[in-house]
This record gives sequence, structure tokens and C-alpha cells, in this order.
Amino acid sequence: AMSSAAAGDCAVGPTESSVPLVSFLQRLQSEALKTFGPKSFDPKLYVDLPLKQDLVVTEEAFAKLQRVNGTITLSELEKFVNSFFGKVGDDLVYEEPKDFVLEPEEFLPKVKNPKVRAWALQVHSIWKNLSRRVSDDVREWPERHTLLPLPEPVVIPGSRFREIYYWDSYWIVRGLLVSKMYDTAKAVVNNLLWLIEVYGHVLNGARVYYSNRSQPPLLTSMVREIYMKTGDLVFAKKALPLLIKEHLFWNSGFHRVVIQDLQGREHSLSRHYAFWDTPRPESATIDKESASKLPSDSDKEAFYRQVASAAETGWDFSSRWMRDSSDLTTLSATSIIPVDLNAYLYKMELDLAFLAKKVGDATISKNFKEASNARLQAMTSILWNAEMNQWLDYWLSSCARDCEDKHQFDARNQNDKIFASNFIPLWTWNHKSDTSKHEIKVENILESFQKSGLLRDAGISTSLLNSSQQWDFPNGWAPLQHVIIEGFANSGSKAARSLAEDMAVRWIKTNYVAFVITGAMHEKYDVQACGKVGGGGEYKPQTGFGWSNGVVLALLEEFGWPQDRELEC
Ligand SMILES: OC[C@H]1O[C@H](O[C@H]2O[C@H](CO)[C@@H](O)[C@H](O)[C@H]2O)[C@H](O)[C@@H](O)[C@@H]1O
Repeated sequence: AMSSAAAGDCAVGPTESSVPLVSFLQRLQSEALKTFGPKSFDPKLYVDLPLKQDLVVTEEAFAKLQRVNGTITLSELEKFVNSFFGKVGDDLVYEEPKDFVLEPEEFLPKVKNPKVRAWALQVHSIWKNLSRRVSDDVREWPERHTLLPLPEPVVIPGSRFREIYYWDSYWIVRGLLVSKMYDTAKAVVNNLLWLIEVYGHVLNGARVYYSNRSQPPLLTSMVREIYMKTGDLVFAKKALPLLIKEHLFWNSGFHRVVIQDLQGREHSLSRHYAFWDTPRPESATIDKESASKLPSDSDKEAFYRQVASAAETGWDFSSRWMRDSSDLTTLSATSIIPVDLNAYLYKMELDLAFLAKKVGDATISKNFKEASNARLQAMTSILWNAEMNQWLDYWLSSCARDCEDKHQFDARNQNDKIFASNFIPLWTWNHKSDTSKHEIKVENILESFQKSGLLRDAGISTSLLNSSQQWDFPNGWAPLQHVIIEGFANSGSKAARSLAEDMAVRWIKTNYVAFVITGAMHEKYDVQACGKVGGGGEYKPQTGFGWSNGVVLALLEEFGWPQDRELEC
């Protein structure tokens, strides 16, 4: 057994170098922690501060600040921050979305209950609060900002997440489509496409310090959803080459892993891998503290890579990526072939085949259909577990000499712990073609889900273990509810559709009750009781909140709400 992330976890690899502005802001961040103390300290705030003057001038003034016993005094630091920086968040200015109307035409036609309609309209109106555009200052002085100069208006998750995020955007787009805000949805996507143009992949978020990694890849899904609603072929055509570039990012280099099955067939699957081996700038003080017990610099570097790679999974953090669920330094995200990532990539391949066909490129379409077939085979051979009737993450047993080496399949390496992600492939599953070929039966998956213990009074839990990390029990997250509900709803089974509706009702009710109690939509909820908000993890729970709003609207659109159904729990 390996005790730390360093042991054979494929953690030595390419790294990006930090830009001078981020290195300086990180120094400011660690000084600020000394001066202000840990109470209510959010390290991200410091790397988001916009500079008023050039870095050299700011650094000179910083070096001259007075210290007492090695610590900058409170008044000195406050004065310095006020004089040399704009307010955090000033780099993204409020922008009224042009396609927002108070009550869109044909809004949620299946919602018959007036109280639910009224609340849905309130949720819809939150898009106005979450809409921004990059300030002129960022365009004029990009080197003074960690925010990237995105070309079009954005919609943010909310609170400390004051920039665009990759996978959050999928559910934001789904919600915007329900709100008939097609131009705003296209603008969100155009920004993400711009990131591919500039960096070769979609970044975790639109800050320069997020460029070392991506997040769960759902951009083709966004383009496809928008195309389905608008029929805009020009939009789809423009997106296609960049989406193909993104596919290559996830299927080459350190993201690609080859595994040979017991019949000797080779399968290519993907994993998460960040190009980073130092603390995450937005959480550097926390990462350094976590790494402090590791013995050597190389152990620390390996740990930092695992931390950043776990952030790429979107599940930061979770016992899912840890060898010992009580010890964060055992994070080993690069040693796992994740079920959800490969399900999203399977969908990416199907989406690319679909979009290519629409724009008239039969060869590209055929190539991606073949790629999707190959991934389906790979997922069935390596990740599917026929006894448990669910897909399981696969642990890579060694890194061998380098990460390009072939791995040999060993059934004991499937992780038999229950996570919500074990059921995500159902979302991308074609119940007409995929089931018959592989003897994977929706009814069996449904039974295994019902027995799993994941479904609680107020939604689907992320896992069964309370590790105090935020992507574990008892937290329920909107994106996971949505893909599992949609997976069962569209699975072709009546029983599965009925469970899906039941889960949608639980989720909508808990969001509503928490909204009434707190006046806000939340980033995560506690699935143990209706109206309870989530917790755990390294930052204070946030409100806003992009994906929660999007999922409520999307579920209401799909299932509606009868006149006589209560909204309270
Ligand atoms: O600042 C800590 C981490 O915060 C982000 O992760 C969380 O919020 C994101 C925005 O809602 C969400 O996409 C992610 O799933 C959450 O875990 C950020 O993405 C991390 O990179 C960052 O280190």
C-alpha cells in the first residue's frame, strides 16, 4: 500500500510556470494571513485583487512596508491594499443581459402551481445578478489582472466564484435556455471556445492561475443543447474545429491511458492530470499547510500535482481521490480512471459526430462515431462491474517507467466504493443501442442505485462516507442530481422515469425551502433533511448560485409541477 501521493502515482510530469503577477499576489496572500489571522481568511481574495499600477511599482511599495516581529502591521497592510489595488470583483462589471425579460414567453408551460411559477420566476431573475462583462481596465492593462480578457458577457456561479467556471457553465447554459436567453447562452460558450483558441483547452475558470488544468468537459454538450434550441448552424460550424481541438487535449499526452484487458485487447481511456506541482495560487496558504507534514520537496511537489488534478475533476475534494479518506496528502487523482470523465468524453464523441453531420462533414462524423464506439467498449471492459450493476472507477496500479506505458487490467483495481459518479454513464447511455449490445440492463442499474444508500430524503448524496470534504456525504450537488435524474428519466424504463421524477421533486423542494429560510440559492445542500444547506471543505459555503439555479429551472421544464402538489416538505 502506498502512503502518500508521491509513491508511484505518476506525479512527475510537465508543469506550467507561474506568471510574475500571481507569484507576487501569493506573497501578499501569505503576508495577509500572518497579519489578519486565519479567522474568515479567504486566500482566493488576494489572487483576485486587480492592480491599479504596474507590478514593479507595487512590488517596490510592498517591500517597504513596516513590519513588527516580521509581520506587516494591520494598518500598513490595509493602507497598502487600498492604495495599490482596486476592489476585488471590479474587474468584472455588472452587465444587464440584453435578452432578459421578467417573464419569458412560454416559460415553463408544464408548471401549473402558481407558487412554484412565482418562485421559478425569482430564480430566473437571478441571471441578472450573475451577469457580468470584463472591465475596460482588464483589456487595457491585462498584465495587471489575473482575470482573463474574455471577449463576451459572462454568467458567474456567484459569491467568491466571481469568474466563469467550466463545468458550472453547462448547467448555467441549461438554465439560460429555459429562460430563453439564447444570446447570453451563446456568449458563455463563445468565451469557453476563446479559451480553447488561446490555451488549447478550456480552463478550470477564467483566471490566469487556472490555466494549468481543465474541468469536466461539457462544452460539446453546451453547443449541442444550444443548437437543438436555436437551430443555429453557423454557431455550430464555428465551434466544431475548436471542439475537436479540445477532444485531442483529453485524448493525448498525460490525459490518455492505455489498458490491456484480459483478452489482450488494448483500450484507450482518459484521466485527470494538471500541469502544476506547486500550491494552487487561490488556496496556496491552505495547500502549504497541508503539505507541511510531507518529508521531502519531491513529496510536496507530487502532492501539489494531485491537489491541482483533483481540482480538475470538479470534485475538490473527495474521499474518491484519496487512498486514506482521513488524510488529504494521500490524494491520488492522477492514478484513477474516473467513470464520469469517460462518460462525458463518450458524450463528447457522440456530440462531435452529431455536430459534424449537421454541418455536412460526413468523414469527421464517422471518425467520432468510431471513437465513441471504442470508448463504449473500453468503459464496458474496464469500468463496468456486472455484479454491482454500476460503473466503477479504476485504480492504476503503477506508473511503470513513464506514463505512456500500457497498464494490464486487474479486476481487483476497480474501486467498489459507492459514489454518485458510478451512475453517471446512464446519462450518456443510448438505451436503444448500447444496452442490447452489452447486456447492461437499465432495470438492474435502477435496482443497484435504489440499494446503494445514495438516495436520501432531500436528494442524492455524493458518496456514503462523511470525510468532511465537500464532495462526500452528506452533500448533494446540483450537477450530480441533474445528470442522474436525466439519465434515469431518459433510460426507456417507466420505473426509472418515475424514480427520476421523485428525485427531482425532492431536490426542487429542498432548494425552495432553503431559499425561503435563507433568501438565497446555494452551491450545495445537505441531503439528509429538506431545506438544509451543505458544508465541509476548505471554503465557506457559497450562494448565488449558477448551477443550482440552472438545475431547478431544467427540472421544472422537464417534469413540470401539478397544481395540487405541495412545494413545502
Ligand atoms: O477555491 C477552491 C477551489 O474552488 C473551485 O471549486 C469549487 O467551485 C467551483 C465553482 O463552483 C466548482 O466548479 C468546483 O466543482 C468546486 O469544487 C475551483 O474550481 C477549484 O479549482 C478551486 O481550487
